[in-house]
Amino acid sequence: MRRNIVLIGMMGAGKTAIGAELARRLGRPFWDTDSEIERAAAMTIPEIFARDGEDFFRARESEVLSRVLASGSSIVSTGGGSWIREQNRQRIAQHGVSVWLDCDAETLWHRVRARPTRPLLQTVDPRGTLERLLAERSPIYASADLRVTATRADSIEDTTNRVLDSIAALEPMILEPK
Ligand SMILES: Nc1ncnc2c1ncn2[C@@H]1O[C@H](COP(=O)(O)OP(=O)(O)OP(=O)(O)O)[C@@H](O)[C@H]1O
Ligand SMILES: O=C(O)C1=C[C@@H](O)[C@@H](O)[C@H](O)C1
Ligand SMILES: [Mg+2]
Repeated sequence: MRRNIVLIGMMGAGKTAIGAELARRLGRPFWDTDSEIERAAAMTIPEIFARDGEDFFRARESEVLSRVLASGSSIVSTGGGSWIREQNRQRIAQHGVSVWLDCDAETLWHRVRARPTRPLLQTVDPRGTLERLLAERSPIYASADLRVTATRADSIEDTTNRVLDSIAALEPMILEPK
């Protein structure tokens, strides 16, 4: 049954923060695929990228995603690149509703620039890289079931309310207790 709620979108869009709040409000399990990958490997994401490379990370990401979706009615916060792989999109569509947290480049940059935890932004021009990734990925993120804008002006609470409202309008059964 498609009862998982899966948050997708760029790094810094708020997937982890909003996902944790959704899980708290709905009383459902919460999984963050980045954290699960780190836990299983006993390494940080930058360490995994540095030692084993991005392809290895993407393979682990697909495995973790399948595993957490199997639980059936969780809130799943994905990594920024998860939705880009077609096999992940299919798996998510089978097991849940996908919600794109759509965030502008200014907000994303404001949130991610302070933390060196995103290996894809370790370039000479990290802001330019972020903008390029956003432009490349947005048409793919747009194929999610739902799109909720999540910009700097919105609190975590506001954005969480809008995610819940949009799911209620599309598929209210997903929000019902088991
Ligand atoms: N709506 C919001 N209002 C205020 N702060 C927010 C909001 N959403 C996220 N934040 C803050 O922005 C930062 C980045 O958010 P978060 O880590 O949830 O992004 P993410 O989408 O999970 O990124 P990644 O793909 O890199 O894991 C965090 O410090 C978080 O608390
Ligand atoms: O946007 C991306 O491709 C990534 C985002 C993060 O959540 C991590 O999954 C990793 O840093 C890669
Ligand atoms: Mg996250």
